[in-house]
Amino acid sequence: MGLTISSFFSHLFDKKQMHILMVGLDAAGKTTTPYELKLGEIVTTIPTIGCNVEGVDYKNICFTVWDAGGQDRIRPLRKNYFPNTQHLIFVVDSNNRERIKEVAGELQKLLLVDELREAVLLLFENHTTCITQGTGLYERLDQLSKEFSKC
Ligand SMILES: Nc1nc2c(ncn2[C@@H]2O[C@H](COP(=O)(O)OP(=O)(O)OP(=O)(O)O)[C@@H](O)[C@H]2O)c(=O)[nH]1
Ligand SMILES: [Mg+2]
Repeated sequence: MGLTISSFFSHLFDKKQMHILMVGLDAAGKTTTPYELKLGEIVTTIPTIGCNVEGVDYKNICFTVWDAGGQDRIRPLRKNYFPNTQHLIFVVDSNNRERIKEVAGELQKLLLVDELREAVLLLFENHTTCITQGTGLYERLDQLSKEFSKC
């Protein structure tokens, strides 16, 4: 009984782990997001070559964010991260209407990936929930933690 109670409390207070793959076109604001969450400030980013990994703690969840480069020539590399991806964030620069068709095409490709058929997909509309003004970020994490609790 003692063990059961202690494991109940450790389950309650333990940090939960959540792995997220962040994808989208280049310059959508993917890399800016985890840095802003971690440091509370905007850092100057350079285009991601390959994939960055960042840990972000929020409430009782430890988010590990895999931030895949969105440039044309790098985009295909993201498939290496598809196996075991249960949470996917697709970041869109919704201010950039010229690329909206390209966005739709990329999203459609991802929806057809068999390895991702069970994954939860969240669409982050960036540059309206403007990262550079710090608005909308915590709402995003709350949304994610709600998704987490459903799994
Ligand atoms: N105005 C505005 N600019 C933003 C926002 N988010 C990112 N940016 C800017 O957009 C540019 C690109 O941001 P990144 O986060 O590097 O874009 P990315 O999606 O990681 O791009 P890749 O690494 O090439 O895939 C940077 O100059 C950011 O400062 C936002 O919410 N509002
Ligand atoms: Mg980047």
